Amino acid sequence: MTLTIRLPRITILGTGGTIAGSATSQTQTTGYQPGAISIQSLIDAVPAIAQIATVKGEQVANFRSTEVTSPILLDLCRRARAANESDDCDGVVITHGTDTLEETAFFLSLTVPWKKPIVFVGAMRPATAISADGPINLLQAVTLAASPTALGRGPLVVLNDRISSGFYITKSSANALDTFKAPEQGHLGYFDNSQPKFFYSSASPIGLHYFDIKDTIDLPQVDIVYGYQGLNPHIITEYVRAGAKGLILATMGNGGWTIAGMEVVRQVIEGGVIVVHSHRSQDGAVSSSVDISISSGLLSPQKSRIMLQLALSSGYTLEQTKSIFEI
Ligand SMILES: NC(=O)C[C@H](N)C(=O)O
Repeated sequence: MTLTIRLPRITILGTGGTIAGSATSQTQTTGYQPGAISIQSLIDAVPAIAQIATVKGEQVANFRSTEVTSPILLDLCRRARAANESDDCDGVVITHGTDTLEETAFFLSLTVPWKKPIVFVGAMRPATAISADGPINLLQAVTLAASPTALGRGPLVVLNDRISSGFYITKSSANALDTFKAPEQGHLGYFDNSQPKFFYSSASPIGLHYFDIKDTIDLPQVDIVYGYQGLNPHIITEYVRAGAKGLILATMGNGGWTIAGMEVVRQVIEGGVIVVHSHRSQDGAVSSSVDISISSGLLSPQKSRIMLQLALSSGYTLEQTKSIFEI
């Protein structure tokens, strides 16, 4: 009697980025076109994937990750939720540009129940480069999405032989291959001979908040204002005039903003805009506040922005919003 073993079925959602990038020569590693190669061509370039899983590629977009918008995030969320519910899919891989991968991974961490594996993967060298990192990253991402060890861990990120948390990860270098880091929380695991190994059993981050956004079609505008010496205090009013319903301040240190700037912040808060104090330093937290603004805790400005968009779109009050940031 022959026993047929069914391979795990993995859906690969292609969104572009350097992993799908094409340059004019093998040595060109900057100034190339990101999002030039189709998801099917990326899959076909790694025949070893067929030994691990039965994969289905879906082209969601094909561009540099700077072009990701709220409707695209919502589309990815719908597709990932559908995979979670489907009997025909065991896991999802999302190919993504690294520039804003941390935002999409954080968004899905808050909006898709932590059930089947969702694995983000990117590359730092275009597909046409000598020693392109995309093919092995893609192979490892599919291997991880097909592995029961990835179950219940929420969105994960694979790059440079590392497995990281989609909730905590950040891009630390504009150029280096080992760009994804979570200096304070660390990596979750690594690949040994392309097999995933975890350091810890599954756990969810303290403060993980789930938003049910099934019927949402767009998210409100939230902008980030960067703090620096000599800050123009009125820039904030311009953001509000341009439609911002919420603002994230990338503050100096632990909540630092200029005295003149704080005057304007108070005025926009009184006008109904929700303001979150985050930090421009990569690590650390902004401590809980006692006044009418909100502190981001550990969350970076770009992640705070996503969380505030979700809170606003869910109709949270100021107190509810404060409670999900200030845990
Ligand atoms: N390494 C990358 O993927 C960067 C690329 N520019 C992007 O789409 O984000």
